[in-house]
Amino acid sequence: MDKIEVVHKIKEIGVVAVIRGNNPEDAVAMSEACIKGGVTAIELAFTTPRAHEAIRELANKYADNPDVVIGAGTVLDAVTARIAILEGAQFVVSPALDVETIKLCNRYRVAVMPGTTTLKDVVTALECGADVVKIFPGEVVGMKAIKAIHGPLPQAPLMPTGGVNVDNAGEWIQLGCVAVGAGGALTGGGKTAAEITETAKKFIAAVKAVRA
Ligand SMILES: O=C(O)C(=O)C[C@H](O)[C@H](O)COP(=O)(O)O
Repeated sequence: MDKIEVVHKIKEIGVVAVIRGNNPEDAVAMSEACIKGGVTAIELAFTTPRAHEAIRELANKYADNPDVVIGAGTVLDAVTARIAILEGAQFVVSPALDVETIKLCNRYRVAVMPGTTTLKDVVTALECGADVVKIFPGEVVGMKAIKAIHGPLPQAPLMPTGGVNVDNAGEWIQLGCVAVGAGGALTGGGKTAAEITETAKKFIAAVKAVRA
C-alpha cells in the first residue's frame, strides 16, 4: 500500500492503538483484540522486547487487507526505523522529533509521524516531511494548544497521544486533530482481550460520533 493510502487510512480510522507488550506474543494478542474492535491502525512500540517479531507477524498476516495498517512506535532513531520498515511497518511513530528518522522514512516512502511538544517542533516536522505530527504528551500539551497551533498552522495534521481515552477522544477530533493515539486507556490495566475489543469499539464510536 502506498504511504498516501496508509496515511488516508489512519485518518479514516481516527484512532491508532499504541501496543506495549511484555513479549511479541502478548503484543500480537493485544493488537488482534484492537483490530477485532475496529481500531485497525496498530502501532507496535519498540519498548516491547523483540518488537520487530510482532511487526513481522502482523504485517505478513494483514499484507493483503487494506483495512489494517501495521506500524512501529517508540522509534527513537533511524536504525530502529529501518528495522521496522524491513519487517513490514507501514508507518513509523516517534515520541520525539528526530530529523534522521524522518529522512530515512521518506527515503523509503514510509509514512512518518514524529512526536512534538512545541510549535517550533511542529514546524520542523512539517518542513522535514512528516505525514502526521504527533503531539506528545497530549495531556500535558493540552487541548488549548491544538487551537493555538492551528492558528498559524491550520495545515498541520495533528495526532495527540498520551492521556487520550474514550471520554476525550471525540474532543480532540472535534478540535481538528486528524487522529488520536491511545495506549493505556485502550490496552492497559490488565484488560482481557474481550475488554480491549469492547474498548476499541467505544473509541471508534466516540470518533464517529463527532465526525457524523
Ligand atoms: O511510544 C511512543 O512513541 C509514545 O510516545 C507513545 C506513548 O507511550 C503513548 O502516548 C501512550 O500513552 P497513553 O495512551 O497515555 O498510555
